[in-house]
Amino acid sequence: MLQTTGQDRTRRGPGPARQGRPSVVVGRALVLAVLLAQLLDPDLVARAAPVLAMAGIVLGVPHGAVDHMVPFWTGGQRPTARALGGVLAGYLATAVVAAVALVVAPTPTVAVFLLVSAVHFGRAEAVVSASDAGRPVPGLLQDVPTTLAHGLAVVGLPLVLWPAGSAQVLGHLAPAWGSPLPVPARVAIALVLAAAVLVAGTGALRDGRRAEAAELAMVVVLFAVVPPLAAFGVWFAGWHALRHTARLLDLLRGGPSAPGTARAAGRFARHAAVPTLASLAAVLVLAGPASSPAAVGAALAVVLALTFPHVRTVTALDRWAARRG
Ligand SMILES: CC1=C(/C=C/C(C)=C/C=C/C(C)=C/C=O)C(C)(C)CCC1
Ligand SMILES: [Fe+2]
Repeated sequence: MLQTTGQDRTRRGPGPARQGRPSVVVGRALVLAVLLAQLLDPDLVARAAPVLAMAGIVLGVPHGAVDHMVPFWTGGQRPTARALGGVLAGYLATAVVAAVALVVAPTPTVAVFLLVSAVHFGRAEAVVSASDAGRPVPGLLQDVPTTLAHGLAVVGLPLVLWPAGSAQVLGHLAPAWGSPLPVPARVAIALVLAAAVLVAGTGALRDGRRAEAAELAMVVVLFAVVPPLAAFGVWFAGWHALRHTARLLDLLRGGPSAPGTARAAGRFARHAAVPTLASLAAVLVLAGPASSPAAVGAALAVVLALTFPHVRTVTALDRWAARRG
């Protein structure tokens, strides 16, 4: 019952546009809504930022909560207790190494976390856009401008344009990150981001991928004008997590136009339930029920530990999808 090896969206040719996909529509609508709120009542958005960040983290966690099943869904191997135990042990070991690294060497660990996150977020956009449009899934070194543009917009813009607010949160992970980045580093990030946005945006427009160019513009504007915790909360749950979940549901039901969404969602929820609860319990223990920048920092420590095995899983999924594409 668990060994679906469904065909990924990579398999179909230029098929139904992604425009109507709920995961895409909801993400765009949420980003536009928070941009509108920022325009109408910036104080409200600023006050709501820690709550939005906590809500975003809580709602975004389940997108990685079936990571332990992904190797079986792509590999066709039956998830026997032994095989599942092996995958889980590898996953947890990676998370524990990351958590220990955070305690032992917080400054470089946060730097690596930010870099890995930028690549993960950017790659997710490059991969999902390509497969939604029926293009082959790009390899790790392909469509680099799109990866850089999206990844640096999400992770870099807060550091560049919102240095104090970002430092306030990241300082809870590593004291050295509690001071804003030095100006030369901020300028360097801004220049790379600007070049990547220019190349990725004009490339998309030249190829007639207007929606992708517009989405990039939306993400850049979101992280440029909305306080980082609010922007990140909305984007993480409403954009990144939703799109990844939609991709996994396609995988489970054997393609984007295959029937059985409800059944696939049920299976997803069944497999995600225990890991989600365990992660959220860890967030609650570390962060407490409050929604302050300190609580967000504590919740981020859990996210950091889980990010490394999550990224390993998604990288393997991308490689599998690229081979099939
Ligand atoms: C830079 C920066 C942030 C970065 C958060 C990151 C990088 C989260 C990564 C999560 C991942 C990779 C989840 C898995 O899918 C904050 C704290 C939001 C706001 C302050 C500045
Ligand atoms: Fe992710």
